[in-house]
Amino acid sequence: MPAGPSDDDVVLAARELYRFYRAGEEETLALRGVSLRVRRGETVAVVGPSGAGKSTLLACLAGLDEPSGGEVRVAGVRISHRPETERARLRARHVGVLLQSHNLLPHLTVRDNIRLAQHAVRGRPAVRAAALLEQMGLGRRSGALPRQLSGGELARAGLAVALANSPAVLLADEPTGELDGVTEELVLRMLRDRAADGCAVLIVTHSAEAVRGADRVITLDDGRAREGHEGHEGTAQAKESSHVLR
Ligand SMILES: Nc1ncnc2c1ncn2[C@@H]1O[C@H](COP(=O)(O)OP(=O)(O)OP(=O)(O)O)[C@@H](O)[C@H]1O
Repeated sequence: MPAGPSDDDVVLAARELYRFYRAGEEETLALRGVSLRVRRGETVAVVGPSGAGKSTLLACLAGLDEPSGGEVRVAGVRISHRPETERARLRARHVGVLLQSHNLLPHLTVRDNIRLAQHAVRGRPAVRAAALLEQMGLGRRSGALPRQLSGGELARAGLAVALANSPAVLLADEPTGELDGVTEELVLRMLRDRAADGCAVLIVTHSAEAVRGADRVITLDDGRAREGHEGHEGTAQAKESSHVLR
């Protein structure tokens, strides 16, 4: 692929990702050659029907799962096809991950969950836990355990943890999943602010609001990706995944 002038800005790149699952007799090809690139400051929404491979893609991008084929690079470094401990180290340094399970350790307070996420990042000024919690509207809940939080508070605490290491790449699975309108707007504003600061943001979402706010939309269907989204850029402009690279 020719090197464009802005290729230096690509901080998340996936090339020809395949993910094959075998469960007993059953075999599933959850990803069938997905390629994508996300630049600094860009927000990409990934949409698609249930079972399309969205969570699998996110896990592979985050280095939480290994693709069966293809490669993932984060901040210029290959994160795929490495031992789990190395992937965890690279993730702690470069990637913020927000999962539907909210990535909070149950026995630690919200404040300590943030400090733990920051622990892996030495030699880089960390956002102050108190400031992050204040931004999330959680200033008064910093000493609470996850089980003492409401659903909306949990979602915001999870996002605070994902952002704690000032990541170059933020990956979020349904960050506004079950939130009320006000909390959804707060979370989307936080994501916009991070992108404005230069973070590359990729979210799996069903939220029309989140899709509207994205710079680009990628639709996954049966393990294949195409650029665009019905009702957003229109299927007429949809392109198969190898062209999603851009
Ligand atoms: N651990 C696993 N073992 C076997 N098959 C799996 C596993 N995880 C996912 N799959 C299968 O891979 C396919 C993609 O699943 P995935 O969870 O990535 O889809 P999704 O788009 O995130 O769906 P949803 O929107 O319902 O969460 C599905 O057919 C699913 O059944």
